Amino acid sequence: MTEQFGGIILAGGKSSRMGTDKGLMMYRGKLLAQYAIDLLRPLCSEIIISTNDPDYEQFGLKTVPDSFYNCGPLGGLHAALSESRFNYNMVVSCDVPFVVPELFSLLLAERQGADVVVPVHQNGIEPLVALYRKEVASLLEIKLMAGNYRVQQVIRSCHAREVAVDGLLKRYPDLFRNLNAMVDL
Ligand SMILES: Nc1nc2c(ncn2[C@@H]2O[C@H](COP(=O)(O)OP(=O)(O)OP(=O)(O)O)[C@@H](O)[C@H]2O)c(=O)[nH]1
Repeated sequence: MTEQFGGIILAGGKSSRMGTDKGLMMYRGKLLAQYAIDLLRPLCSEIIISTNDPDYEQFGLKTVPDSFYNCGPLGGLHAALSESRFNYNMVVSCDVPFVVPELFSLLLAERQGADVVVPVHQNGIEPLVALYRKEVASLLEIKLMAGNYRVQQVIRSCHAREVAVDGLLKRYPDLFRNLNAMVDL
């Protein structure tokens, strides 16, 4: 049987730079969160939206609130991975509309034996557009309970496998561009 994957959209942030919930902002005729949904839908058997806002129920997908509230993306990742039914989960932020499915093909090809598979390029790793095993949730719980909310540091301590994506970035220079403020729109 072919392996099935979960999808997780991180959409529970404060959006303080945008001033309004960015996943629900319209960008080029589509809500930002919808870009993530359209990306993951053909790749994943179930999509979870990690959010504390009931407005995300409009997408008709499972929504999961943070159990570690106000702890940043790691809190959302922890809650969604805990609820996932799948071994590997494709995670994407709600504010990166230029991610292409090929990125996840590259990460999936490197998943054997890895708990986290994360893209890396000359500016560092991209832990919020990455592949996570469900069991990483228990490690995240330990880190969150210890008050460690630093995404890059925590993910590197998971022995993440880093996959160079410079070739893909040459073809898609905006691949990881995130829309954080009105000026980005
Ligand atoms: N579930 C959940 N997701 C979060 C949380 N904080 C950030 N995120 C998500 O993680 C991604 C990156 O978040 P940031 O842009 O760094 O933070 P933000 O709070 O959304 O925005 P700013 O307040 O402008 O920094 C976005 O998709 C957020 O929705 C959180 O506490 N819980």
